[in-house]
Amino acid sequence: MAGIYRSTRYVLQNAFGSRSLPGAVRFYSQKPDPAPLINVDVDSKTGVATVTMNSPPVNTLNTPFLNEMGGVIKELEKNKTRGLILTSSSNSVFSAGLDIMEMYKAPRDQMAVFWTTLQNTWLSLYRTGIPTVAAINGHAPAGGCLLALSCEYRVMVGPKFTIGLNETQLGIVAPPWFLICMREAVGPRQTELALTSGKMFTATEALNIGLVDQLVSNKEEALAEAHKFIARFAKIPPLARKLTKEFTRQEGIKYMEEKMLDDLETFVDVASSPSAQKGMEMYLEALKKKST
Ligand SMILES: CCCCCC/C=C\CC(=O)SCCNC(=O)CCNC(=O)[C@H](O)C(C)(C)COP(=O)(O)OP(=O)(O)OC[C@H]1O[C@@H](n2cnc3c(N)ncnc32)[C@H](O)[C@@H]1OP(=O)(O)O
Repeated sequence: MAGIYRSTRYVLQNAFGSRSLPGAVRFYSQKPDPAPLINVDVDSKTGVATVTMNSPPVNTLNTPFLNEMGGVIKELEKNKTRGLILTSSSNSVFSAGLDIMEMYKAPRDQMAVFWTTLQNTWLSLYRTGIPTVAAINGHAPAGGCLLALSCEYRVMVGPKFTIGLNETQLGIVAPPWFLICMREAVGPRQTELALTSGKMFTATEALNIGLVDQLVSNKEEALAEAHKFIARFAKIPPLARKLTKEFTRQEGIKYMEEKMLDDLETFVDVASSPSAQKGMEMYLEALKKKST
């Protein structure tokens, strides 16, 4: 453990050029990307930003994507954006979750940079004072579900898409902060039932347990409902709103602030273990077989 801790710290310090971790890794390099993986469109009348994930084929969450997402949130906060609607440019996938290629046969230092980027970007989205809505217009397994859960409100296009934290089905374990997000939405009983079986919920099932807040039949409706949700805050003083959100989300925020490095060590240990690597290999093979 201690060895991993030291080497991870070393890699992160090299990568981000600072001595104080983990705060320092929040300052990503902001090199302009020639082909953005995320499109941002701010409505000039309402000041609400539609943030569209556009990383074909399935919006997997890898380091460049997560860095870009972190940068987008920071920029929107700086510009005092009135709302953030997270959606996808795909017709069938919101996000396929973590990019397994960031974990499969990856060196430990690469895994460490990946996971730290995920932790920081997640925290930025989860705690932002900007009202956030996920317009879930496609499947949202695992990390894709986490993204949606990190928003304050979820509108899902039904009936054919699915959502859930399916990690156990892959032989891996969703970390505590994934679980906290799920519990905040559906409560402890449904969280245990859902996560131990790795259940993927249909949109209707998701609505029934409170995993999503509203069902609609297409993306346009999802965006319209997302705008309506954000409009509810027009007359609420932003600071009161922001602090109330922080208090409500205190458990997840505290977990990440206090346990970031422990969480990182656990991830690198577990993900690099032979059994997790074997599980990922089999899963990738199954995905490949399915797509051919
Ligand atoms: C290990 C320690 C603990 C870690 C804790 C980790 C916490 C969270 C874990 C995750 O988020 S793991 C990722 C879980 N994701 C999934 O289970 C989803 C897998 N994907 C799918 O089910 C399907 O792709 C889809 C999202 C339903 C879309 O189906 P569709 O038919 O539209 O597309 P495909 O043909 O299946 O896929 C296209 C292409 O993308 C590749 N791919 C899909 N998902 C991933 C992924 N998560 N990572 C990397 N690559 C992925 C898939 O293999 C295809 O590749 P090609 O064959 O075109 O090369």
